[in-house]
Amino acid sequence: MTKQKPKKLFKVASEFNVATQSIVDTLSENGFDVTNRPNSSITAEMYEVLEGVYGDDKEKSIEHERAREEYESRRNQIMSSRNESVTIESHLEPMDDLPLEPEEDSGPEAELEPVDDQSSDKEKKEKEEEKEEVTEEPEEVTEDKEEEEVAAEADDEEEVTAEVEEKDEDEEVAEKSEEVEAEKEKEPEEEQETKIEEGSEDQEEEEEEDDDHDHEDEEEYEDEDEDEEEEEKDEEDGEDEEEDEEDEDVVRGRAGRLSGTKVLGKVEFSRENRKKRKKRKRRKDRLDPDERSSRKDKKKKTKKDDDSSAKSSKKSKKKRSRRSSRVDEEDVEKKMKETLQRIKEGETVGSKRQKRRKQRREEREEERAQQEELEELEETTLEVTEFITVSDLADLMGVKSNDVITTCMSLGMMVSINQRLDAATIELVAEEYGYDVEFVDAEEMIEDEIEVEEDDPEDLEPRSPIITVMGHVDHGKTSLLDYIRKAKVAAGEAGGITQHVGAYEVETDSGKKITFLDTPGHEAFTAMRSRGAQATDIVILVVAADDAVMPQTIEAINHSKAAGVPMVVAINKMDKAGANPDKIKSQLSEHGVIVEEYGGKNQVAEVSAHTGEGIDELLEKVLIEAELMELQANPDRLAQGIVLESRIDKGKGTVANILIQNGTLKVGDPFVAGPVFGRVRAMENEHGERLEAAGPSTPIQLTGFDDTPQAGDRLIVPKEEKAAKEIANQRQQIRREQSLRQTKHLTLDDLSRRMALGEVSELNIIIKADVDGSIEALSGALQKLSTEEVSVNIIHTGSGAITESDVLLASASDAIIIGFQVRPTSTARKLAENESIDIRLFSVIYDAVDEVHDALEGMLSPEIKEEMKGLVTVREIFKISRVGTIAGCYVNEGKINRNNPIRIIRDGVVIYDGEIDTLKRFKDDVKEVQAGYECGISIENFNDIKVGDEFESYEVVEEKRKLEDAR
Ligand SMILES: Nc1nc2c(ncn2[C@@H]2O[C@H](COP(=O)(O)OP(=O)(O)OP(=O)(O)O)[C@@H](O)[C@H]2O)c(=O)[nH]1
Repeated sequence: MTKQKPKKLFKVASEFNVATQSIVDTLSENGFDVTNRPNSSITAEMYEVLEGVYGDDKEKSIEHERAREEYESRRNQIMSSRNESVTIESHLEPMDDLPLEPEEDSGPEAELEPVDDQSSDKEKKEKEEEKEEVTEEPEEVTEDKEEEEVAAEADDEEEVTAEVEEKDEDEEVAEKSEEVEAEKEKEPEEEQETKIEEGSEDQEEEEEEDDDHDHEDEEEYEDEDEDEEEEEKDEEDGEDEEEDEEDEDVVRGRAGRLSGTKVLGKVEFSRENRKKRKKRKRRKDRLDPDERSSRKDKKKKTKKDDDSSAKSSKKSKKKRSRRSSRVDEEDVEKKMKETLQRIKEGETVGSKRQKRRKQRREEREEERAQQEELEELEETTLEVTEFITVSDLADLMGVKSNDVITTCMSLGMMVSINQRLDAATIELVAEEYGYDVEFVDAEEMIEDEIEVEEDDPEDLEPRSPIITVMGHVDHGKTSLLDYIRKAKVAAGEAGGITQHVGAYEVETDSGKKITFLDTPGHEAFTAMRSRGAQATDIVILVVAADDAVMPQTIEAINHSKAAGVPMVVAINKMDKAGANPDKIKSQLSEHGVIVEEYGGKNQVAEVSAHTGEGIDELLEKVLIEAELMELQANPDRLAQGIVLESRIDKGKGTVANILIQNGTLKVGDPFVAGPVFGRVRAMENEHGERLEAAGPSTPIQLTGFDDTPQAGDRLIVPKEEKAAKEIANQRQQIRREQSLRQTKHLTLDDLSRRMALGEVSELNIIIKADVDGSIEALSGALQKLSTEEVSVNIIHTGSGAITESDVLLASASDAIIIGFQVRPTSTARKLAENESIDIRLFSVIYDAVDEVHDALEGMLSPEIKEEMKGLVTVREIFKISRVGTIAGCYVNEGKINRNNPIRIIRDGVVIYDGEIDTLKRFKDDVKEVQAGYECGISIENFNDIKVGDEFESYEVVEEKRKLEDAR
């Protein structure tokens, strides 16, 4: 230390992780006078003193730093490895080529043995096999030898057996004593644990299976004839076991494993697996708590000792759990054949008996191994939703929240009890406790709770199609709906339509019914879809014959394509002089809507909403399309529907317009609509008539809600009212949880994370650009980026500003919006903020391509972000000679700073990107101007400013992408 050069105060402070003032104080207490300046010198003597005082802190700080670094690197590792490891499917892949891990086959004793990294797999296997044979199945070696001997000298079977048995007994004793020696050499603690384990294991065997193999086999050596009896006994025991299982199964059924939202179990098990799961639980129940915890400890120990071996053992566990059903069937068949053979031959000879014994033992072993594997697998796998809180995670692992907090701290993270953890952290913490994690989707879990029975095809009846009318502004959507309503409803129904129920039914001349949703336009259609609901079966695309395919026509096409809903084209205004349906048809084909006469599959009708010409034909075509779709429903089941609209009525309480999609809703039925519980008080149709029951495709006005549901919420009638209430509660909880998750939709930043979670396999992109040329270039380049995991899917393109409709489509299709040289309108920007839609704006095509490419590869870091700082509108122009053009502006949003770069936007399209030359308030040059004030701006090297232009002031910030960003 004394040889050291003087150090700077600030460096020493950071080294010891204390404030500079503390250093100064400590030094002055020890007779050194140092001023509190960062560059003050700290001599070697002073340093020595400090080391005496803060040495411990320094070590702690280094340790902490090391822990933090380790944590970071492990997190990164997890993130990079998760692409392959997360999906449930990947766990279930058959892996027959993998050797079985000896750890799996060995008894609990073997688990105690920490896996030796150094020793080869073979050695490990041998060691563990040896151990198992001696401690659990003492005559296992004997059996193998017997088999060899017997095969070699099949003629003298009885003699050979006697000899072998004698020999084996000797061997057994020898091996046992060897084992005892080995045990003695072990750590006393471990030895003790082993004994406890052995004891409890034996006890368990005896209790549960009476004369089970270990015990039984010893007797077999004494008197072979007892075999027969034992076999009978075994069979009886087997029966008892089955009975036990059945009894316990009933109890478990009541236990309701998925109650509450915290335990998020949702792995699909086949029936076969379910049975095994029950069996496994039974075993688990049998273990006393101490043993269970000691097992857990052991697992933890093994896991920590050798991570990679744990991983491969996990794989083989999975392999075996899959294989087990096959093995069962094969074994049963094999055994049956052999039993028949035995009966035929009336066998008494020792070799056969031995074989039989061996098989029986093997069978038990196999079963036991399966049970243990499944038990372990279940015990060590947590099924969680992402972003669960620290306390929830602790509950799931059966540890104290404080322990989890401490673990997080040791990993270099400070967390609070209610903090929500991201996927990587959950995995890390769980790993510390010896658990694997499977992420499940909260919504999926809820769907699982509602048992929606599959309809028997025999019960299905045709239902009427549900139609939405879409098209460009003024092409005649409303007129068409009005005409249909008047002509087809008013005429048929006394009183016509008296109230708005969100939809209405019409009857065609052929006597068939069609249900029209009475809000035309793709906004309503997509808004509904963005809430996860799809009410429409077929879209009628209205295009005015005297006009052309317009931007909203294209949007409507893209929206229905994105939803996978077929379109029937109505070429409207055929009564008009300039009607040119052929032009429309050919323009439509350019956008992928190819009418039948052009060899496509879209039906087309030429109509006039004024004269009614062609409307019957249109409705018939809709019905043909519906027939092709084979729309069916089962009226004899509990109802399912969708909320079209809801409102609060002073007299009636909450009133909602519902479209029944399947089953029949009856007065008095309990139901759940989204997170709202209710009971059908009254139902009315569009004619104001009271209904006692409403079948498929019927629109109704419904009262009887506890609260107000949202449009797009699904209405379901469960079997029991209690279930409806529970589901409503759970959904409320889930909604709350989801509202806490800030990212509702996909963003480029969290793409790789969501890919890993299996949530994304398609990256939907909407492209808006200044000109068609850029759209083509950009969409071509982006489409080429598709990878094995994620295909890039361009769902909509268009020129001009990013509109609300684009944001709605993005929301409905979980898409991101890429804007090239365009900007969102202010309403679109706000909607995007509310809906958490990722809008990325670019000025260079390659930047856009690079960013999407990096996102797909999970390498989005560091991130260079543009932050919009202010928006101003040009109100007046002043041309001043020699100075140039000065724009008289009004700051609409944020503030405008002279030093920030600026973009000029005209009609939603960026026309110039540059710097501010002067920024003035009245005559004074100012640095910045706040929203709500006027100012004068001139732009460097740009004079073509026009009234109505917008200036966008922005700042480029570089952000290091953190895992926490994944939110
Ligand atoms: N001649 C003629 N005019 C029509 C026909 N259909 C609609 N129109 C006229 O076209 C104009 C626009 O019709 P709307 O039904 O309001 O069009 P829309 O598509 O619903 O328009 P938005 O609700 O604004 O999106 C109205 O003046 C209608 O009278 C038609 O078949 N023939």
